Amino acid sequence: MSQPHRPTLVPYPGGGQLSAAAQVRRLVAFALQTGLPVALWRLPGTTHAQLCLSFSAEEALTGLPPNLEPGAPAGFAFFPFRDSDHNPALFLPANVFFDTKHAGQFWVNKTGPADFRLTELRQFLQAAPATASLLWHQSLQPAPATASPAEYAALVRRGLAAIEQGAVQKVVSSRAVRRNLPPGFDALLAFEELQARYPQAFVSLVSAPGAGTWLGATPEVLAEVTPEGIFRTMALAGTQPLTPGLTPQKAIWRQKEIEEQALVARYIVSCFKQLRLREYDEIGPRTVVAGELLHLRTDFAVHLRQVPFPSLGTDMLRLLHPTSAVGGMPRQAALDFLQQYEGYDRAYYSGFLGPVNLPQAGVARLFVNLRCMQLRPTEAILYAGTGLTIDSDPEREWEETELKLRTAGAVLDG
Ligand SMILES: C=C(O[C@H]1C=CC=C(C(=O)O)[C@@H]1O)C(=O)O
Repeated sequence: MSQPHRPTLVPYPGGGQLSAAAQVRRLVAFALQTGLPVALWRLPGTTHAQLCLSFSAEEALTGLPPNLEPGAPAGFAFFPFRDSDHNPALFLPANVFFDTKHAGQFWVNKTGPADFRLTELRQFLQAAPATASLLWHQSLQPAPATASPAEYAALVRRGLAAIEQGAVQKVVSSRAVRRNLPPGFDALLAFEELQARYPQAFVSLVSAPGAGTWLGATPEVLAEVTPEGIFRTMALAGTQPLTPGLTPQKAIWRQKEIEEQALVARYIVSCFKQLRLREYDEIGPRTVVAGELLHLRTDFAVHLRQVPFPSLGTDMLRLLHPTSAVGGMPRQAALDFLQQYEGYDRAYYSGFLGPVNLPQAGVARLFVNLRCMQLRPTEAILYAGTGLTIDSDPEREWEETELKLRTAGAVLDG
């Protein structure tokens, strides 16, 4: 079990001469060379990246969704869409926490048996060559099957038939795409590029034994507890391209998208009801920009200082994942449909990820892992899905996945 967060600030060995990016690169190089998991992320609306490194790959294996309460362990959650031996649920204990805003130092959390790693890390950072090549962790799973337009249309038609038969109201079908990495591709530079392109996204780069290496820029909050003591979640669904001249104020939505998003919002309300919580704020739906796309979004907030419900974040997380924005409604029927017909392993796409009690206790930022890719030695696997409702058209749904694939795929364009 990971320890609670009692961090000590230590100077970065030899850090004075190095840029923040070079300091990140060395910390990542250490993790990769020693077989340890590492996560890098940039929160929406901020300009500094943060890093969490664990001193034990085994300790990162966790069966249960993370506890979001202030006394719970600090670390980085990385959960698959569906928990399995192939795609283990991970919680990376924050043995080292680094923030590019405070370069030149990092926080260390006492680790017990793995304490020797700190000495190793110090020695490595002191001596590391500036241009160490990075051998990112690889998933042991084969590359997933990719659907042709005809195969994807057949999946969509199956989904529509399931909706017509009343087995589901909504199901979110998805597919994977394989793309070669451009020559000289550098995941850390791609992580920086995503930050620059999508200032309002949660940008992440996670590399862990067993899970492989994942890069993405997601617009969707799953569960947040802010420093001000506010629990937040959102219902995000409905997609249209942000074409030149279009603004969120001018966007017009079809009944299909309105209904698709309303189902997600209703599901969130039903979770609050299940917890017998009535005091929540609901704003929306509003049109929001996510990269080159527009979505419909309803924001939900609960003021935890006014509604004393210390386990709300933890409880909601367990009820929300996987949300109807990535699975469907009713939840179990939609998940069963996907298991049977989707035809590939989503792995960590449409799972969730983010820091918990990091950097400070009582703050958690978990996002749905959308607009992401899995990095392999010579190729990237990209993923995208679309919510199907009774009015869906197979060709349009294919086009929509193409648009979504462009968000993360932009860093492969060379
Ligand atoms: C499933 C994805 O997006 C979800 C989030 C926003 C809009 C969606 C939609 O319009 O279908 C999806 O529910 C994805 O990006 O792969």
